[in-house]
Amino acid sequence: MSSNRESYNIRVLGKELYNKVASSKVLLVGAGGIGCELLKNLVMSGFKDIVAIDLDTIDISNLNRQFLFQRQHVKKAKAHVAKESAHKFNPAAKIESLQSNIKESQFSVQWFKQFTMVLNALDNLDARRHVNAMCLAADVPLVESGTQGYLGQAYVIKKFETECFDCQPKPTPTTYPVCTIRSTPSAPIHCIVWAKSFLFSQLFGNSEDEDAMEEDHSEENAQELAALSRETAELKQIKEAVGSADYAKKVFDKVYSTDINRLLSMESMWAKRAKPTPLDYDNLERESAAAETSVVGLPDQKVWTLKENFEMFKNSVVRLATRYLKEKEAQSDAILSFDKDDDDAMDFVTAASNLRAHVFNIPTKSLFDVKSMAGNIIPAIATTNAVIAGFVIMKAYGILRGDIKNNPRTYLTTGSRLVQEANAEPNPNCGVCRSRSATVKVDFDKTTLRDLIQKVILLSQEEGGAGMVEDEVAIMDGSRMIYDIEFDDSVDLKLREVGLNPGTIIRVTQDDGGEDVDLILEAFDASEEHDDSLKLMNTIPKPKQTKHESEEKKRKMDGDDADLDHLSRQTAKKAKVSHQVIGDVVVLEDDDEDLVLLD
Ligand SMILES: Nc1ncnc2c1ncn2[C@@H]1O[C@H](COP(=O)(O)OP(=O)(O)OP(=O)(O)O)[C@@H](O)[C@H]1O
Ligand SMILES: [Zn+2]
Repeated sequence: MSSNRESYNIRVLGKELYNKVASSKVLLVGAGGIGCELLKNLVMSGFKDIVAIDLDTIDISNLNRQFLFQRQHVKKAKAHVAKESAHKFNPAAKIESLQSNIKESQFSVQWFKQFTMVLNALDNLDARRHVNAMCLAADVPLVESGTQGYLGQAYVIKKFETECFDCQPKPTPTTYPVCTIRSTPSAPIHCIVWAKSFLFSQLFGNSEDEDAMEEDHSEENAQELAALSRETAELKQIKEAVGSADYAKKVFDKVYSTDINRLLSMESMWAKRAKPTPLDYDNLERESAAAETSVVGLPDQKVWTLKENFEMFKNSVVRLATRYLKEKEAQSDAILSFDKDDDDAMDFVTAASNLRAHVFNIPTKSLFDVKSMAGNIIPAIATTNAVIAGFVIMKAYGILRGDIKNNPRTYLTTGSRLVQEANAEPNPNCGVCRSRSATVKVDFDKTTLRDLIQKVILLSQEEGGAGMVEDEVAIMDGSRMIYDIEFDDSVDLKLREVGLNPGTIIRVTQDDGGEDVDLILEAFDASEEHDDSLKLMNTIPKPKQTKHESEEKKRKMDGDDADLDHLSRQTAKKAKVSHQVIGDVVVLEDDDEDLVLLD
């Protein structure tokens, strides 16, 4: 059977391409919706050497489309089960499965270099950005893909030949002003974000972060911000009573009565808005008991009554508090994080957001609706994944033919129309793919940041270094700044102490607008002789821009139209002093908007 498949493949692809397919080594990142389709396509179209990585386990909600998984596989590692199932399609294929996060340092640039190509089948920006950067650093072609409902896309990324994943800025995520979420909600989504990102994380997540709302703020809402800070502090105090018999009542009284009464006392806030109405626990308790309201069998797709939401609130607080305490017993710093597939968390967020909606006279929602809004869910369509996974294989053939320029981007657009678009040239201002890069071998427990600066960054270009000027240099690890002339506390620390690990790529930027340099940090091999604390493995490529162009860039950066590089650097500097994370929402101080929630 497999030899039949082989002879068909040879007939379809031709001997030359088939041989390339059969001898290439492919990395598949993600074994979810697109990943399952893709792994099946790979083994059936002649790819024989595949590494599949996925960090997750199988959830029951994956089974409708991730067809390599069945009911008996629920809770098992996606990567391992995908390997077992796909292997049955073509036993001649060698598949290695890894249940890991692709961002782990063991998957270094060196490790990426073993692959002929990498295929992304991911579901988040962060991991996509990381694989993009690693493939650029290792100079390995990447096929990027994604789907959302009926829409999808697949395209090739190759260093210096095509746009990379970060060449075009990505749309910023939806933001909500903190005051809308915390004081003046006007739509169901505001109540859902409050329940999920504020209340849930304050009660069961990590509420120990510094409170960014104590920063300096404009006059007019100082009173409101002070009230918000007080609310948060009081909630922290209530949290001490977690597990006590009246815990749900304490939380309820605070967020649906005390806080609402405090808001009502700020009269100017309600001059042009409908006033909220506090809820009374004892009244609701009586009415609910009289009506014999129960949480048993409450339907997902029907909107619950006020009494049902009340009962569900109490019930889910007890369930979550019990779990929280149990996890804390095992590990003192344990927290619960919101997950749309966690029934306790969904019951809580639905009830808590609906109660808040009652207070503010906003329409309430069914659990089903809350789940799709809280989880930002757009239904995944199996057919879209299958079509896109098919195109990924066509792109892979294009790479093996050596035909990257003529390998178009494919989009599945509205009305199920397929659109092909020529692959664009790299954006000359892209801070990710246009940077110069070099690999530096270091001893993470001996080499200091100063060594790196002196022996690589300030080393002249003639001697193979970056030839930068000390005062102008800043070093970033992702969005985290680790050094600049005003922020040099870590300069004598060992790289490990600075939080750098093998595989980390640090970005060296220059204030004078000169081109950035990426340094890929790798550890010396155990057997490797080295007299020095570091070894620059290749000379750093000279800048592509002339001095004149760099000066022009600096002039632009100092003007109104600061480019993205500059902006992200400024944001990183600012975030260093003024960001906090509540659940998965970042609260950033913003000059115009006071505080914004970034979901
Ligand atoms: N950093 C990462 N390293 C390895 N695998 C990752 C990483 N980030 C995401 N993934 C995997 O990528 C896959 C993406 O698949 P998909 O978009 O179908 O998501 P899903 O989690 O399976 O489905 P849903 O989100 O709809 O429940 C998931 O299996 C996920 O575990
Ligand atoms: Zn780019």
